Amino acid sequence: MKVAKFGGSSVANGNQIEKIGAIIKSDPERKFVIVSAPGKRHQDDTKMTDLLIQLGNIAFQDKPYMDNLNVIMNRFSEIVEELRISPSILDDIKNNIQEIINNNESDQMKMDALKSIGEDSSAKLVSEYLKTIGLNARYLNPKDAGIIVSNEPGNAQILPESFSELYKLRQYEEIAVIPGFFGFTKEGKLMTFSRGGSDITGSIVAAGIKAKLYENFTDVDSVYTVNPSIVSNPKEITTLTYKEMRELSYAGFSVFHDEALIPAFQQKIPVCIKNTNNPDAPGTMIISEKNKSRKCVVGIASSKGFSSLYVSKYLMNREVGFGRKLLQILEKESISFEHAPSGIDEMSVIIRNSQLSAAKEEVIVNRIKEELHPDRITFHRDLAMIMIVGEGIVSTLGIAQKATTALTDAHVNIEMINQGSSEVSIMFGIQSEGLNRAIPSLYNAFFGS
Ligand SMILES: Nc1ncnc2c1ncn2[C@@H]1O[C@H](COP(=O)(O)OP(=O)(O)O)[C@@H](O)[C@H]1O
Ligand SMILES: N[C@@H](CC(=O)OP(=O)(O)O)C(=O)O
Repeated sequence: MKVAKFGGSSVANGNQIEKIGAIIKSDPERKFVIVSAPGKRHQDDTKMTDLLIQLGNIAFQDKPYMDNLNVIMNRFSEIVEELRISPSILDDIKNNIQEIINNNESDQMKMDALKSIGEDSSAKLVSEYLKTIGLNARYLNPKDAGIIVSNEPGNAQILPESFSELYKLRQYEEIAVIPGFFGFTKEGKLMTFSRGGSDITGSIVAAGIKAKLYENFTDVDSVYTVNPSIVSNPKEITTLTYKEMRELSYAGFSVFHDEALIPAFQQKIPVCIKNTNNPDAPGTMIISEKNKSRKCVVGIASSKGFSSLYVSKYLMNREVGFGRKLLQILEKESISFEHAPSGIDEMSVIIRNSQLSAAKEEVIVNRIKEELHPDRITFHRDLAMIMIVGEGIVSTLGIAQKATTALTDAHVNIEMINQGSSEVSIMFGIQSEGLNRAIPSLYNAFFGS
């Protein structure tokens, strides 16, 4: 049995959903179909999930929301028309939305329920369409499927008891069409995963039913060696390991959610990234072991939006508990950190900007001054991280030198290097403005002809 997950671009309109129909029909082993909410149809379009969030932000403040609701309903209505399926489904979607807006739950719970409408409606539309082309398909709610999650709105984690529940689905006769992106707590409360989390649902279902393959259908032929929006026509990656993909997704390869690998990895289920618009292309296989003939560096990922908190104090190395106290101050403000490179008298902590409002920055700086008495403390916003990834990278001579030469050639100053903490990557911190020079230069150094 295979699990096929289709991302937002694959359910963006009726034409795309017809392609899903052909893909499912072409392989009877594709028994589990996971779908996202309708994504962007073109560059300037808005994803359904963002439309639903905008609706919630307005409606929960008791502001007039009918215009927002109409935009959402028009998108679903277009898809219904294009697929020539029964419009009765539209009334259900509208009623569900209005019921959520008017219920007495907290805004946070209502927002999660609203966000789930995109995936939930998509699954209903896709299953109805699959029936019209003669497939024995059925919508399956994540609660009935057994996707049991933690009580963390917007950031739910899968609970281990889900897997034995999901295993029972192997008996399922029909093709199960399951909405991605959300599950239910043991108490029956709906919780979404973090953004992009339909990939996580696919991986969980694949692990639960012990699928022979998890296919992740998107809008590119493969995972590329660099983000194709930074370097045009980059080389494709044919195979990479779970560990490599996890690092690359974490560091900016948005094609696959970084938390989606673990369930598949634990059950050793291969993952294949494929293109809905070109399903005959072989795609990228994510597997356990590196192919021995493959080059050491597999990809270069990057992302903006980091800050570095730099603290220096003479004899910091002799002060027992300094690092712990610093990290505890961040913990009190509910801030997690990404990296923490340190020297004898210095420590830097790299934080995602999304975690750090100006008010929080002030609180943290004041507390560090009061409690740790540093010689110097600075916040450096506008940092970008670059991750050069490949199994065996740390034990291969010359990788760091090649990278630093490429960065120098691109006139990019290196603010920070972290090599060795991870077995499969070397990380560079640079100023964001240099990213568009750094990546092409690194790409040429590692993958140029
Ligand atoms: N290294 C990479 N290889 C392939 N795609 C990448 C890479 N880095 C970023 N992407 C982007 O990921 C996009 C696909 O992911 P996403 O938008 O989440 O798709 P979906 O709509 O299927 O969920 C691609 O269109 C591409 O722009
Ligand atoms: N629709 C959700 C979940 C998701 O996985 O979407 P996509 O497959 O379009 O990345 C989001 O936008 O976050």
